[in-house]
Amino acid sequence: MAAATAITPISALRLAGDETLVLASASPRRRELLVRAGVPLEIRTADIPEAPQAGESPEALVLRLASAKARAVAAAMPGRLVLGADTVIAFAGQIFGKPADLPAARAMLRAFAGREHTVLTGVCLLRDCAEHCWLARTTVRFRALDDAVIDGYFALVNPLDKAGAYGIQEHGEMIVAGIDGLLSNVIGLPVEEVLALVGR
Ligand SMILES: Cc1cn([C@H]2C[C@H](O)[C@@H](COP(=O)(O)OP(=O)(O)OP(=O)(O)O)O2)c(=O)[nH]c1=O
Repeated sequence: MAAATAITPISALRLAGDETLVLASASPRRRELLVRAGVPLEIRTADIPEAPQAGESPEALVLRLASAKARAVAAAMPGRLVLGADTVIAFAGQIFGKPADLPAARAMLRAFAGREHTVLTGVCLLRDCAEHCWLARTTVRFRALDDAVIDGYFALVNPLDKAGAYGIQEHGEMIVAGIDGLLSNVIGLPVEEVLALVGR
């Protein structure tokens, strides 16, 4: 006889009428996306090291980190619905997270200039033993950028707390030519997909 497969009852991942979601993220962008969508939430963060493991794909990385963030917080909050997420950029076979400093940020935007990259967000919803994780993917096309534009952009936007050293929601028109996929995913959370799952 085949071994029984655990199937996540998706109903466990819906928010009850008066329930508050636990957001396992310090990202002000994720909080803002959920609050604007009318999701009541509280924030509990976990300090999870974000370095990729040897040979890890960007897809595997964001799913692993989203799950680790959600699990670390859920461990102390039995019965609660917890959301974890992680966003990176995949470009030219490399993973781009948050830049270490301004020169690294400048190098990222120079690399992306005039080309396309992929923004990947792993998202995990977790309640006790029920867990559902998925991946959102958006293609972003950058304008051709010279150093004057990049420096002008950094004069307006702090790149250091953002994957890929840019925020599409902050003066994105200076650097972005177009996208295919969800804008919310680029900002850090595919909120439309979260709403469908939690029933809001
Ligand atoms: C590409 C891009 C990323 N970002 C942000 C979203 C995320 O906050 C951040 C990616 O870093 P993450 O490590 O995914 O998230 P975080 O460190 O901000 O929060 P936590 O680890 O506590 O969950 O980059 C933008 O705000 N705009 C953009 O256009």
